[in-house]
Amino acid sequence: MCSARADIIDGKAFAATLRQKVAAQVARLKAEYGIVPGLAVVLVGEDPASTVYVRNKERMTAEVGMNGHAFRLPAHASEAELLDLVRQLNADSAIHGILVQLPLPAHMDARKVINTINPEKDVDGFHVVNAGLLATGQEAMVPCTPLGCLMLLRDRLGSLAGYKALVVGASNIVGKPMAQLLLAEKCTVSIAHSRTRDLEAEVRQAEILVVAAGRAELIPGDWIKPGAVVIDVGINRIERDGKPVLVGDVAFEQAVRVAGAITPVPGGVGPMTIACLLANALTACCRAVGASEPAELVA
Ligand SMILES: Nc1nc(=O)c2c([nH]1)NC[C@@H]1CN(c3ccc(C(=O)N[C@@H](CCC(=O)O)C(=O)O)cc3)C=[N+]21
Ligand SMILES: [Mg+2]
Repeated sequence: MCSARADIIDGKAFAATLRQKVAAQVARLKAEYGIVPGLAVVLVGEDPASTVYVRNKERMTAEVGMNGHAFRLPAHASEAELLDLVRQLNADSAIHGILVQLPLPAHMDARKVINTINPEKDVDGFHVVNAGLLATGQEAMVPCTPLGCLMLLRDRLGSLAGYKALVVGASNIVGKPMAQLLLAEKCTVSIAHSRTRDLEAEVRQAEILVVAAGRAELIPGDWIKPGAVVIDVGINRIERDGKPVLVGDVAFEQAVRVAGAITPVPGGVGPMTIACLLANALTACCRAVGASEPAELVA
């Protein structure tokens, strides 16, 4: 075996640069149109992880010069109350982007809530209209995590045309839109999921491997094709040697000896997700006021 180590894809640094570009465009919108992008983040209940994410989003929204609007509903709020809030935000011309933090309490129908958001303000890209626009190659709001993964892949590889890509995980929020984006880039795309018969055989062929399975270290390093570009979307809190640690869906220490490049956890895809949320809010605002969209920020 060779002892070369993969290049570490620094999502944290890439995201910081992306946020600076967003900030510059926010300043341009303000100067040229007198408009400040407004991003509404709705949190229902007090899930500790969600509370941390929402706080981070609020801080970064302010840092790029956007107006952040936080809405907190109690865990026992009714679905009707949440739908009313979403409709109010839809009607508010100062709000260009709306994010309803998931998961929602079990007594709410998350699909109904998401599909009530005006698709043009749906900065998560989860609305069925945006999913359909993406799947048919039309201008959409693109889900933030797959968009961030795509930016990292393009930065690493340039044109993705012709690459054999495998997406592990078929969720509506990561796996499926990721596969659509890779297809649009002219990759040969496969999607693996919990019923895939021989995951190892699929992984071994992948030149681009995106893993969003939500299972700690599901992919051992020795399955990975030498030189592959590995994007690890997983964020799993586990205990190792009695200590809580954060690991991805890929066994990083093994994979780093085989892959050509790999994202770390933390510091890889996670920061890109938030930066792309801000980029999407900027995009939504540009579309709302008829301003040109900065090319490097859109899919
Ligand atoms: N409507 C909606 N949209 C979302 O985009 C959404 C959501 N709901 N619910 C929760 C998940 C999770 N999520 C993350 C964003 C950033 C990091 C992130 O920045 N992680 C850092 C730090 C990780 C840590 O220390 O916890 C990293 O990976 O380096 C993680 C997770 C967005 N989500
Ligand atoms: Mg190398």
